[in-house]
Amino acid sequence: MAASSSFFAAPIPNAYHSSSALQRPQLCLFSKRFSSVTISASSKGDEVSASIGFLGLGIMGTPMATNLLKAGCDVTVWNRTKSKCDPLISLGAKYKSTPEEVAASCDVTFAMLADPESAFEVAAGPQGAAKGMSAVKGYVDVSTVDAPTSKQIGERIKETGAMFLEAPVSGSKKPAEDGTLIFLTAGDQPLYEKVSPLLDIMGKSRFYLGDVGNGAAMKLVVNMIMGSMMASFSEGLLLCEKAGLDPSDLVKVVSQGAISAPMFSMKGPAMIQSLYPTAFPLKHQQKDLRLALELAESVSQPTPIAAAANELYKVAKSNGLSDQDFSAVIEALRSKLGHQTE
Ligand SMILES: NC(=O)C1=CN([C@@H]2O[C@H](COP(=O)(O)OP(=O)(O)OC[C@H]3O[C@@H](n4cnc5c(N)ncnc54)[C@H](OP(=O)(O)O)[C@@H]3O)[C@@H](O)[C@H]2O)C=CC1
Ligand SMILES: O=CCCC(=O)O
Repeated sequence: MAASSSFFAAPIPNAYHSSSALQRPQLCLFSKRFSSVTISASSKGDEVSASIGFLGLGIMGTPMATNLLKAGCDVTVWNRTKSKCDPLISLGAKYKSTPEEVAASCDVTFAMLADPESAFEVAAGPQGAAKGMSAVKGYVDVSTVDAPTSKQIGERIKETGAMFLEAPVSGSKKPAEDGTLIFLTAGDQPLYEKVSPLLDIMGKSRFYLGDVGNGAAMKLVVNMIMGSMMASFSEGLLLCEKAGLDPSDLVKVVSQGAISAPMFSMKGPAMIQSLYPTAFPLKHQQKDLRLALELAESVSQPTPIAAAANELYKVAKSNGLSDQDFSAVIEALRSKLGHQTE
């Protein structure tokens, strides 16, 4: 093999890898050994371009697939609501009408679905990707799901002889657009090695965490912390107002101290104006808190703060805020819950 063989068999010296724009692959190239359905020879000898499937074109899937296309990858897309495929098709993506057909026509298929139910259905349902998988193919689920669901998806994929990687992401709409996501991967290490150049197109760093379930669990822990932080920040903004302080000053003060977080600086000014342009839908944050609490229950870890935050997001959902950004959780304190506790 030429240069690509080291890519295929590259060892993983550390669990953590980061990439800069300069280090990123300029072309979407894979080893021939990865694919039995290789498409076109490239100018780099033995390397050939691989075909990549992308299932789920929501807030995250659309920019991620777009970045693969812009990097020169051969991308085939599917989404339940077909119209969301149109912008990708206009950029050069191919389209198939079922996940099964996408998986059958691609070397590696990514999935970015809403929740455990949709991730399982798209992977293993009647027209799911598993039906189109076979040995030498790979399936990479980048959705945020619980570890048991990820393991079930992995089992269905691996029954076909294909490889499976879970790779949920930290980072929201803007990092997805900028190609600066953080991948939390686990599962088949050879597949991790093969898709690393693709992860580096879509992200700025990647962690390989071992067995399937570890990536899902890490993602839920991160989002559990995030959901609690946002709930606490919301209380702080409203307490400022009630105490006669300017909440804009709170945003500035927090930004300069030990509890500074990009999330507070980016979302605080809009929250003060009651504006919640959706980057991370509130319904998904509540889903992640629910799944994190299930994880905590399964290992008997007390998580009272996350449990309280979860209740707040549930109130926000019942107030019709599911599709707003998760920062709209502040409205649960402004309205219903606030009145209940007065
Ligand atoms: N937004 C964010 O900041 C981040 C989100 N995530 C996670 O990534 C995943 C996707 O998030 P995001 O893109 O924001 O979510 P969206 O709600 O924007 O997109 C959800 C996607 O799932 C599809 N879908 C939902 N239900 C079904 C179903 N029953 N069958 C088939 N497809 C279905 C939707 O299809 P359709 O278009 O037809 O509705 C859409 O493609 C979630 O797991 C989320 O928790 C992770 C990191 C950041
Ligand atoms: O799952 C969503 C994560 C959002 C973020 O990391 O900013």
